[in-house]
Amino acid sequence: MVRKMLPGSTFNSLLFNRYNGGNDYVGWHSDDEKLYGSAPEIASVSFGCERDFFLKKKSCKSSQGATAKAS
Ligand SMILES: O=C(O)CCC(=O)C(=O)O
Repeated sequence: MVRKMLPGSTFNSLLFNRYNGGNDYVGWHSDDEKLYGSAPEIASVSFGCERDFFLKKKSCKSSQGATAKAS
């Protein structure tokens, strides 16, 4: 479905987020659930309020770390 919506892409997932106001955000997290596969390529589309999208590299040893934060 994602490739149909975004022809030529290699994304295997498409996330939609809606930010209703300034207090809505997605905290640091890793999109590492099994459903995304072993090499996830995730497209994200946000609606509502404008948000910055931050990424940080995940340490190899850390089980935490994260990939995205909207603030
Ligand atoms: O698009 C965003 O603002 C954050 C998306 C995200 O990291 C997620 O939904 O997992």
